[in-house]
Amino acid sequence: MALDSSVVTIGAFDGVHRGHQELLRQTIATARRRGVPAVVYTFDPAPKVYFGQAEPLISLREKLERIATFAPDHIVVAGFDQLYVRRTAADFLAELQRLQPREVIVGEDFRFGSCKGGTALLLRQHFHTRILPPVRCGNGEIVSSSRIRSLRRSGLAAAAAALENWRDIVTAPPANRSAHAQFEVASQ
Ligand SMILES: Cc1cc2nc3c(=O)[nH]c(=O)nc-3n(C[C@H](O)[C@H](O)[C@H](O)COP(=O)(O)O)c2cc1C
Ligand SMILES: Nc1ncnc2c1ncn2[C@@H]1O[C@H](COP(=O)(O)OP(=O)(O)OP(=O)(O)O)[C@@H](O)[C@H]1O
Repeated sequence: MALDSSVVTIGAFDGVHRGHQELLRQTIATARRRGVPAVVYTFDPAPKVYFGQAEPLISLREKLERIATFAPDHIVVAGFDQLYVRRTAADFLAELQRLQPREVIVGEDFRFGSCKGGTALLLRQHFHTRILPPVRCGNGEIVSSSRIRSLRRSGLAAAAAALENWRDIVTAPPANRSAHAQFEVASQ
């Protein structure tokens, strides 16, 4: 996909938890303010799932439904496979350039490119990049997909669900929710 302007957020977004939700809210709000399309760039399967390091928290369908409630203009789904994984950080930056981002919004721990060679700071050398501080839960722990997986494994389903915080979002979707985000599959 190519665009002549955008605000982009990137990640696996497994579970679309409270940290991801903050990224999505800021991305969509910034895009609206700038009057350009909001793009959510995600991977399927999540890289950790592809590498056999994790079980997915939710299906792709569920992930897309959850992301769509934030009303981005485009959701790009990159098929994360043996071909895609060979892309270097530079390849990924070139792919991102096709979206002509006015701003890229990620969390501090964002990594991209083969062997996780790219960091949020590298992204900042190429694009206007906003790096969000981590969203934490009540006890100060950083909310993450890994933490939710670990809570679920320990049988703490209610605590895991609290970090996903999903039911609240579904019953109170953003007021500017649009009917349909446009789904794209990234070209290989
Ligand atoms: C082109 C590309 C190649 C990647 N290669 C690897 C890899 O070799 N090893 C790895 O653990 N993760 C790899 N990743 C996954 C990233 O480190 C990261 O998990 C992914 O971009 C999702 O970011 P997030 O985990 O912050 O959501 C790659 C990501 C991209 C975009
Ligand atoms: N708690 C958080 N606060 C702010 N941003 C976050 C948080 N968790 C993840 N992000 C950001 O969201 C994007 C997607 O991250 P990712 O899908 O890797 O989530 P994760 O919870 O860190 O996953 P995992 O635990 O499996 O590594 C990245 O830009 C990441 O930096």
